[in-house]
Amino acid sequence: MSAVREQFYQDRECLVTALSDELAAVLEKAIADRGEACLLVSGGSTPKPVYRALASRPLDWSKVTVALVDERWVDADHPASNEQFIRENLLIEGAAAAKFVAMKTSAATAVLGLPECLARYGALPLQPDLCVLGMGLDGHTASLFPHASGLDSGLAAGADRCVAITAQQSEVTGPHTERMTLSVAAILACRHIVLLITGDEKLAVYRQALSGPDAREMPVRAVLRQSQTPVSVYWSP
Ligand SMILES: O=C(O)[C@H](O)[C@@H](O)[C@H](O)[C@H](O)COP(=O)(O)O
Repeated sequence: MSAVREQFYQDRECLVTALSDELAAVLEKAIADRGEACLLVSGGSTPKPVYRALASRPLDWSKVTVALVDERWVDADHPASNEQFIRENLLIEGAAAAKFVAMKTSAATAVLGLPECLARYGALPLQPDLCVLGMGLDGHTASLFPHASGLDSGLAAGADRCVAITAQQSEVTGPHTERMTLSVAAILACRHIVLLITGDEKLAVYRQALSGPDAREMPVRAVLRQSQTPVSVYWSP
């Protein structure tokens, strides 16, 4: 039985409003219930309007910790950096008061950076409140890319929170094949997952992912074909 709830909208504006409303409501309730909230965020480009809308919501952002779902192993001032993307599009306005946990360390490679990254992520709550994921046309999510080196570790039950991945270069990965990513175990440990996709091509990939079992072929399946954690799939044309 799948834990997927589909939230499909007629256009991007409706999707952005609905999703930023839901994210704000979940964070607000977490703060009310537990005095703090933890939001795990993906990079890419699709989430940009959602993050910018969320940043202006009147939350007690000083009680929110924001951490990356994944990172290209580039410096924080590199145009491809997810950290830079989050600092420019989410940690603005009121949300600038949030605590931010980055993945990139000073280590030369993701594998060498893993111990420090695990120490940072080990300080996060056992059950982060929200995890915002995207999906590529190859069926990857986070930086769990099909047939990547390190993917089996990322998919394994009971895996560490963070995994170093080397993806096979493709149109989807671009030149940034060395990554750090949350494992599936870390993603499913969250209280609620949001998968944000747009366009007809990704809708077709999403449906293909729902219809097959092999997560090595389409890692997003590890998130969609499970019943442990609720997943809201937000989509618009
Ligand atoms: O580092 C990254 O690129 C992201 O974390 C990645 O997993 C992203 O979510 C997908 O590639 C979808 O990206 P878009 O939503 O921008 O298409």
